[in-house]
Amino acid sequence: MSAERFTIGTRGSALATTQTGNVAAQLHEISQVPYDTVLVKTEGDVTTGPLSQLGGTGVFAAALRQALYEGNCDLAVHSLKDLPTTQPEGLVIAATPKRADVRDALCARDGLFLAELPEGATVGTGSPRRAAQVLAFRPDLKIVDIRGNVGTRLGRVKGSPAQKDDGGVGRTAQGDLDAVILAAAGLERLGLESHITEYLDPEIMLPAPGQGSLAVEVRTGGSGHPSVDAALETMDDGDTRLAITAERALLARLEAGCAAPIGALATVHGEVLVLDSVACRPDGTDTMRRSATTQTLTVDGAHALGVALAEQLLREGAADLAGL
Ligand SMILES: NCc1[nH]cc(CCC(=O)O)c1CC(=O)O
Repeated sequence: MSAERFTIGTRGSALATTQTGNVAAQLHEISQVPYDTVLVKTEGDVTTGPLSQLGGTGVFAAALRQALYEGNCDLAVHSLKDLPTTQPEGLVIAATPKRADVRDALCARDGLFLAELPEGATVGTGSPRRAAQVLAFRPDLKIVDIRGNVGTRLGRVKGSPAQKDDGGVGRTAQGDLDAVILAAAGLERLGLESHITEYLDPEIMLPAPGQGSLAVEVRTGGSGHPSVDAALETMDDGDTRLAITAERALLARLEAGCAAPIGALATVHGEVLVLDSVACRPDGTDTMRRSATTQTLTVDGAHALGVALAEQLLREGAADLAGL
């Protein structure tokens, strides 16, 4: 059995390969089992339309899950916020490693903060959630729909040094925007945090459900490698699991996906799980912020918290407001 190896699937983007590489290295460190990385192309990587029109959620995750089903890999690492809330039959999230920074980050020209951007400045984001919350805080700003990987999006900022190491892929001109908004976690994982000019306070910008968290998925029954399964248990972080369970239960009960103008953030404070949420009118002219807490610090308790807060939002008109 000295030839035992595990295989781990990844999308091809820099963020995906970095995240997968980190998880694989940790699993190897704990289990001592060597591994091979399997590159999987996904629809989300080859389609170029605006992200919010790509036909629902899960375009990034589907091909990776298919590879897992078919046995082309034993594990898959997902950004949890890109993962649909319905768990497919036959697959389980075996570990949610300790969550990174949950916040959104402003990457602006000339070191500017959100409040300092000149009137009418352009802010690039493909996320209705980010767009609505930016407009709620600064109705004068102009949102520009952008997509692409993290490096490409950073390169859209005027004078951004990221243009130099962009490799020229699809970009020749100078940056054309005053700022873009990206997840702090992704920037930090790629070593690009020097581009951040402001970590946006969740009071102004609630992150996407699951933002900053990874999910390591396996087939029901495990990875096929007992010592890797044991390593996954070691890697799983209880507080992260509670938080993402509450956030995703809220999103699921709202029947919304990652393209909806919905933000949610759960945090464990001592004996209490706090869930903050926001539903926005996409143009930012109205937002509904609601919070709830539970002292039942179990996965079922976290799930019930998310469902209850979603039902409160729905009773108060969140579906109409957010266009769900
Ligand atoms: N939708 C793309 C995506 N999926 C996960 C991250 C960042 C890392 C994370 O939130 O875990 C990003 C980029 C971004 O939103 O800036």
